[in-house]
This record gives sequence, C-alpha cells and structure tokens, in this order.
Amino acid sequence: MSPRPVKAPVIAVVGPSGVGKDSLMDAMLTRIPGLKKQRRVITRAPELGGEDYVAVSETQFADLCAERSFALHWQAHGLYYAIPREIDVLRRSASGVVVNLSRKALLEAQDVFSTLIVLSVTATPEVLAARLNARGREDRAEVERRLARASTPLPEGLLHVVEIDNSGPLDAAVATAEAALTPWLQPERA
Ligand SMILES: Nc1ncnc2c1ncn2[C@@H]1O[C@H](COP(=O)(O)OP(=O)(O)OP(=O)(O)O)[C@@H](O)[C@H]1O
Ligand SMILES: O=P(O)(O)OC[C@H]1O[C@H](OP(=O)(O)O)[C@H](O)[C@@H]1O
Repeated sequence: MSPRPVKAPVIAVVGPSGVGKDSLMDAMLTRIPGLKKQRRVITRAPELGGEDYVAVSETQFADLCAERSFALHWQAHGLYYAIPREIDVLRRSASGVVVNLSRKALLEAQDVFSTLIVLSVTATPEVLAARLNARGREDRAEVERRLARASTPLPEGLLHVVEIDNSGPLDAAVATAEAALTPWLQPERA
C-alpha cells in the first residue's frame, strides 16, 4: 500500500481588516505552483463578496458545528467563521493551503493543523484607513470598529510567524511571502 501523502502546510494569512489578506492570497495563488485556498463558511450575506466563501445562516452554521463539519471556527465582527474539515483533502494534493484566519484562532489552528505557518500581514494605520474607506464594503461605523482592532497582537506560542509588510506595492508583499514559504511547501502532487 502506498504511504499516505504528506499533508501540505496550512498557511494562515492574518492581520487587520483592510490590510490586504485576500489580495495577497489571490496574488500568491497565481504565483506559487500547487498553492490552494480553502473556502471559508461565513454567516455573511452572500452578495457582499470580497472573497469566494460559503454563505450560511446562523442556524445553518450551528447545525454544521453540531455535525462536526468544521476543523476550526471563531466569531468576529458579529459574524461566525469556519474552516471545513475538507481542508484535509486539499492538503493531500496541494503544495500548501492558504486560509484567512482570525488572530485569536491561531493557537487552536496550530494544534488542529500541526504544520501552521502564520503570515502576519501589516500596514501603517493611514494605509489601513485609506484602503478600508476606498473599498467601501463596510459603513463608516464598521470601518472605525475594524480599525480599532488593527493592533490586536498575535498570541504567544506560535512556532512559525513571518511578518509581511503590505504598506507598499502588492507584488513586493507577494515576493516576500513566496520566499518565506518556499522551504515549507510540499512538491506538487497529482
Ligand atoms: N499592496 C496594496 N496596495 C494597494 N492596495 C491594496 C494593496 N493590498 C490590498 N489593497 C486594497 O486594499 C483593500 C483591502 O484589501 P483586502 O480586501 O485584500 O484586505 P483584507 O485584509 O482581506 O480585508 P478584510 O479582512 O476586511 O476582508 C482592497 O480594496 C484592495 O484592493
Ligand atoms: O481581527 P482578527 O480577529 O484577526 O480577524 C477578524 C476577522 O477578520 C478576518 O476575516 P474578514 O477579513 O472579516 O473576512 C479574519 O478571518 C477574522 O474572521
């Protein structure tokens, strides 16, 4: 019997709202061979876009939780977020799997996924405010609430953390991420 393929690392892309997590992940997917992105399950209205996610009601979310469909879940911004257990299937074929996590879920993610690389995306407060306002997905009050969370620290005890400054051009941030991840990525598999 052939040995079970080594699971690819989970690459948690974290940081304040508006810092460029989704933009960075989408750009990495075009640059890094075999890199995949795990879709999240979120109780966010489907029409709000911004990423490819599975939109569910709070009741559906609770039912999926009860059925142990999730590898990890958390709450933030008045929403419920989850990473479905299907991420394990993705990890068997990908070179790495990127996912947008909350900073407060990282220690649990490190336990659940064992090989977890944290890309801590940063930008100056001025850049954050400008990007959130320009994006126009949240109203002014929500933008203020999200900016207030910007300085949430990473938890102590994370084993592999790489800071990615995304204050400048996105390509520069992608190049930094690619260089940092290369030693961790699994060879592409069929
Ligand atoms: N390096 C960059 N230079 C200029 N604009 C950027 C850069 N990175 C991201 N942006 C823009 O900033 C806005 C926020 O980016 P994005 O939605 O990827 O952030 P995010 O961290 O995923 O936000 P959230 O956590 O709220 O979903 C978007 O309009 C995006 O196009
Ligand atoms: O501030 P913290 O807790 O790190 O992250 C808060 C939330 O923001 C991000 O999601 P999105 O950007 O709202 O889709 C994270 O995944 C988390 O759900």
